[in-house]
Amino acid sequence: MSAQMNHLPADHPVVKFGKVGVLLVNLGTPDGTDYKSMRRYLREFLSDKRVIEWSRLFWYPILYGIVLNTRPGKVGKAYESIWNKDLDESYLRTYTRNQAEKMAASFADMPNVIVDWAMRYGQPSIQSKMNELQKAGCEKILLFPLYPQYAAATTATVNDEAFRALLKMRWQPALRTVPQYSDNAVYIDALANSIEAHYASLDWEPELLLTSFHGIPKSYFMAGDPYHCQCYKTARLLRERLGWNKDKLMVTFQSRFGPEEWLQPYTDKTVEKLAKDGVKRIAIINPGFVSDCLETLEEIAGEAGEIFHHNGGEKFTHVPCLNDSADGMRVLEDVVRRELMGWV
Ligand SMILES: C=CC1=C(C)c2cc3[nH]c(cc4nc(cc5[nH]c(cc1n2)c(C)c5CCC(=O)O)C(CCC(=O)O)=C4C)c(C)c3C=C
Ligand SMILES: [Fe+2]
Ligand SMILES: [Fe+2]
Repeated sequence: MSAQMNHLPADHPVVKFGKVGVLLVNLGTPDGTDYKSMRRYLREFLSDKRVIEWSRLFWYPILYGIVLNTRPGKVGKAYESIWNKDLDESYLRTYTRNQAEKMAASFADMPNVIVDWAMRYGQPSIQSKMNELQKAGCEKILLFPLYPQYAAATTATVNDEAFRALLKMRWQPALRTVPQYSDNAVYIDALANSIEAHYASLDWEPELLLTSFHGIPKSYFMAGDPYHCQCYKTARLLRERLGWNKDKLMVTFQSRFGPEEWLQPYTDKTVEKLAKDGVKRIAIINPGFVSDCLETLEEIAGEAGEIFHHNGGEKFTHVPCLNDSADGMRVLEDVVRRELMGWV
């Protein structure tokens, strides 16, 4: 319809409106495994005040003087061992994109809903996707930080970045953030199914399952971060859903970084001790990771397995993350459909 027929001024800007955006956001990923890409990624990540809370005066000399000179090479090699060579990208990127595409297909009957994905660090950035969604006519955006358990270092920094994008917009969309879903029944069920299916595929039975969550410094927990409690809640509900005794499932925390004390018990130390104590067969699952990534594929499936075997363990297996499996998608879609209520 022309502007004149609408009694609008002839120079009225063309605007798109009436859409609802859903933006899935995971942690991030380097563009490549080379030194420069790794350094760029780690610099952005480790400059985030939500991740490293130390005073910048203390941290930046360490970050720029030591960490960004030594870590890119070391971590680049680790990434190389788990790189998705077919697509020349990390699996975290592959899975996150697949999740967005599958979710978009599940909303095919709602043409007003646009589903997209972004990364907190690296590309595609949250800012670029928020701008795209707004330009595509999204007056409302549901922001989904892909972390079942809330931590300031993960969930809050995604939210911060999205609200920073709004700062620069004249016509701001309404922004809704997805809360933690550590006790969501569909999520617990999907984890339990994945364990049962994985165990059924083995010709041996694990004596013990470690549910290994990414750690945070203990000081963040003492300052009020609810992450620890939500990890334990997920693990308890999972154990109850499986109908297991307390001695069959144990919570541990992995991926320590820096000299501070982190949440305990540590995954690597626990695996070592179990093997030394004579436990022969274990499994590890990473319920806090929506998608497999460096921390699950290299650190757990790879390194933790080596530690176990090296110290006398015999059988070790890693239960994959839910990724873009049918059960994994059911979880993400259940959360999104609930959080979209009143908007669609
Ligand atoms: C799932 C929850 C996560 C929490 C909580 C978390 C806290 C946290 N992480 C670091 C430091 C690093 N994490 C790194 C990788 C990484 N972390 C998560 C998730 C959580 N982190 C994921 C999914 C990944 C993998 C990303 C990928 O590209 O595959 C890294 C980079 C690797 C390395 O250099 O070792 C660092 C560093 C801190 C300090 C922290 C809490 C304060
Ligand atoms: Fe991390
Ligand atoms: Fe707690």
